[in-house]
Amino acid sequence: MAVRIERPGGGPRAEMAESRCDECDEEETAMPAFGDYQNELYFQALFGTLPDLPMAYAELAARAEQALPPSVWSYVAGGAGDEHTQRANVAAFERWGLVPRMFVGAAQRDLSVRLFDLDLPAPVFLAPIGLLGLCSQDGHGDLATARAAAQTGVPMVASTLSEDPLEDVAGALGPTPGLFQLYTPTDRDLAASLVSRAEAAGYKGIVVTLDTWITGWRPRDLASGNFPQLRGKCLTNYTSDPVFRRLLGQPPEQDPRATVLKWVQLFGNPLTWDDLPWLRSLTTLPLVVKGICHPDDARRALDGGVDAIYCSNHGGRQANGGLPTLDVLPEIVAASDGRPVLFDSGVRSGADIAKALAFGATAVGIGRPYAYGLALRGTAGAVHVLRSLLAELDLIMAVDGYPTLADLTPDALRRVG
Ligand SMILES: Cc1cc2nc3c(=O)[nH]c(=O)nc-3n(C[C@H](O)[C@H](O)[C@H](O)COP(=O)(O)O)c2cc1C
Ligand SMILES: O=C(O)C(=O)c1ccccc1
Repeated sequence: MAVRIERPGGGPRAEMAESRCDECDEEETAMPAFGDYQNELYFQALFGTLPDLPMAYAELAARAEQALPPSVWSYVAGGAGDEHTQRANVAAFERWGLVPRMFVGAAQRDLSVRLFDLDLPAPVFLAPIGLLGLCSQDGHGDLATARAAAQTGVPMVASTLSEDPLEDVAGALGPTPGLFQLYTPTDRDLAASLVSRAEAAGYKGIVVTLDTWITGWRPRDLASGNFPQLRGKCLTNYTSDPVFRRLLGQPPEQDPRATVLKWVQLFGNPLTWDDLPWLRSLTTLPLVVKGICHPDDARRALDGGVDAIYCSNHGGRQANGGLPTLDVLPEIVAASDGRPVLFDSGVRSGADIAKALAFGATAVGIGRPYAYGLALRGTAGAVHVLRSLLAELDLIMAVDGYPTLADLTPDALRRVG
């Protein structure tokens, strides 16, 4: 399987990575281990170059805050209510510890995973983030993120809310898989149009977000009167859509205010279980539902023909006072009975990824951290964030003696204290 991470620029592990695989018949270049990013950084430092991007999450966030306009920072970093749930998402990971195992000889790790019919290099994906256009300096954060996905092989879930049209984002992904995240509009024809465009563009699945048909109570944004969509930001997938344009009845640029008001009218559909057969009928692609945090909802969605559950509380942006997503993950995994479970909310490190995997997540979504990387240095910043997270995950699996994802089970975890 091809991993499109650039080769480490030197060091013993890099040379090993290029040697011929003794056990293979065919001439094959061994994949560089994700942990080789560490060698790359140390060796660059040896030759005088220190990383100009942050190595620790706290510094990443602090520098992104400085780099972004205050309104964009508060939109991205902020959450619902007093942000208790947002903080709890992160804190939940600290209540669990991985138990190291010795004499395992985890010299080689295998992080690859199969999701639907996709072979992924690692159990990690880019969670959908609307407003990426605002996070990058050139306004094309969606394309910049897709390029980061292309360079790392980490799949991207592309948001409905983007500055760059979904077709261009798909193009920038190259062979790296993308899934399209749908905010289901109130108009069924518009929903069908967005999904058929995503299919035509080559997306490999549709992720329907269920927890955001209405905006949660967000004090930071309310205090500054800041809701970028109402200023016409990141509505390109709507304004480029033939059904949206028909419903609008005039070219979107003719009256930007009318365009935004039409978007407000169409944006959020409070779906019920009765809508699930219709949603399922929209596509033959794998269908994923995002925002599931109760095992009964997981079971019912899977019974209704959904292919995967996406356990998330939207990073605490929607409803304050909720449980951290990590705490509900084991029940969701049990209810999903072997079907894939995607997970996000609060993932800040490779250790966090390992813990979510040990609880049974099939793949783990990175949210705010890559948006911060993007804010600092576009594609290169997002690549750095992804490579750092994957390197840490790989090295934890090495040090702790869990060489494959199958080894990471709930047995690997103990409650702290
Ligand atoms: C600025 C921002 C915009 C987001 N936009 C979307 C979106 O368009 N669609 C969606 O399903 N989720 C969206 N999310 C939620 C993420 O997909 C993910 O669930 C969340 O970021 C996970 O929490 P974390 O970033 O704290 O780890 C957004 C999150 C942020 C921070
Ligand atoms: O900001 C978000 O998290 C988000 O996804 C969103 C999108 C549209 C309306 C409200 C929130």
